[in-house]
Amino acid sequence: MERESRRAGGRRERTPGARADGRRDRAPARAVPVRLGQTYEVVIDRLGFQGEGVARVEGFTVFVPGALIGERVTVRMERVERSFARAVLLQVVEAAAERVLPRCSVYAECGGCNLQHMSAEAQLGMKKQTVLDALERIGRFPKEDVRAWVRDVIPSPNVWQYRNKVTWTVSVEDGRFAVGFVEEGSHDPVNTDDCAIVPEHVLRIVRAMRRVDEAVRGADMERGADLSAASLPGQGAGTSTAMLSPWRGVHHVRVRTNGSAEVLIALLVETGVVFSPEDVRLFRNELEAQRVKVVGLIADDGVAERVLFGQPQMEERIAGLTFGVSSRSFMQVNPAQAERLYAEALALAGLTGTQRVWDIYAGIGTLTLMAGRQAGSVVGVEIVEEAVRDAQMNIERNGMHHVRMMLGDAQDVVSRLAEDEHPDVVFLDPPRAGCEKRVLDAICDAAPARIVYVSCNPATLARDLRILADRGYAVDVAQPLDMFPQTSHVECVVSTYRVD
Ligand SMILES: C[S@@+](CC[C@H](N)C(=O)[O-])C[C@H]1O[C@@H](n2cnc3c(N)ncnc32)[C@H](O)[C@@H]1O
Repeated sequence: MERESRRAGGRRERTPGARADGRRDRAPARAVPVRLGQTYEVVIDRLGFQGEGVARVEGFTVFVPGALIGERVTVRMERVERSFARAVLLQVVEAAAERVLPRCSVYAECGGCNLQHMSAEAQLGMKKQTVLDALERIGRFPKEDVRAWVRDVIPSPNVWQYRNKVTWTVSVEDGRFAVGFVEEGSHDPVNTDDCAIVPEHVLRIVRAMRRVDEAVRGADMERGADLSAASLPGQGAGTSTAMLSPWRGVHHVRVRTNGSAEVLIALLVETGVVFSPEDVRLFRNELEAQRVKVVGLIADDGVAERVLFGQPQMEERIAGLTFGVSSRSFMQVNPAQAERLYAEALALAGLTGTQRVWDIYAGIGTLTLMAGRQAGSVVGVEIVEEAVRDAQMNIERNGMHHVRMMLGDAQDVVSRLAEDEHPDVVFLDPPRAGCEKRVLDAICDAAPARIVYVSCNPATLARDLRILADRGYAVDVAQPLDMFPQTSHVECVVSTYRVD
């Protein structure tokens, strides 16, 4: 049968691309109007989801990271695909009013921040637009509803040096020790001790590591160490001076800090790496010389954590409560803004002191305990063992005996939990991938009056809100917050209620 469409006048004609044999003609391949390596001048007409400029060349989409709406820029094509191209910004010919000078010395190479060239106000506008677009396009909610729900983005109290956690990549190659963030689009670390969104006292750790590296290698070279037989974890045998670095076999360094400027340092190492007591002592001395207040130093090979000195946990105060947090546990990276996030989530939940609450994806129990101050009972669900241990200690520490934790995958735990009790309010705060469908289904089956969803990824948030909407949960407010200034990421808390 022919593929047909009916016109108003009743005459039938083939739809474009349909053939008499029912198969579709392939659309003629459109010639790509740009060439790899060539330079073009383009005008940016919108921003993409990651804050990159988007231009059109003869209708063909070109992404230009670092360019702003309205700017005329010269670019060089660095990747050309059938339907889009990616270009490097060479020169801003006409700058937008929102353009500002990036603060960081390695902004051009580092993949950490991508919006330092945009004014603080423009960043907030872009983030609100990201949430609006996601709810409309991915969530398929009507534009007018979305406009009514989404509030202006709450700015962060600090837009620089706000991060309480950083993970650097470490490498020791060709006799050189390199530590830093990974270069955009590669695995190469940008060797730097600069970062505008990390507090200065944290950056001093990199300086201490460098000094230890220089001191140990220098001393060993002076002693004329024989490297020919060296075979070290993560490095193999060889004669490189890198063999002498105490940081061989360390692939990352994860640092947490708190409001008292203390730090908890974890060296993420290959299996079998051991640090000599002299190297540990040397590092400790260098950290002291750099005036870094270290709570603990840990070596973590992915299986077990070994404490090299101090404690495996540090304390942080949030919203009047004290939380212990281990190196492997999750904690919001912008603590001042996290307080606002939790306050918004609690206000939207409308707790009055009696409700039964579930906090799914609970981490170390921050929101769980805060909800505990306003609810009859709270159950937190979390998959990471260390985080659950932290949360249990936090429950004890804060004397909240009507709050309990369950360890396990939310997909399994939620349906088990539903056999015993029915919640009035459920908080969801999943990782970027969003909630598993089974979790959403089990929660909808348990029929709480309200579900408050905290998300760091508008795309998966929109997908999950559509599932909830189809199960009878209507959105009333979507409150974005700037949790990650200088980057295109945006946090959002959304309240939904069961429509009876
Ligand atoms: C975005 S964090 C939120 C944590 C906490 N609500 C907070 O604000 O600190 C997400 C948490 O979900 C946990 N998680 C990830 N997948 C999970 C799963 N399948 N089941 C339970 N918890 C999970 C992670 O370990 C992490 O602690």
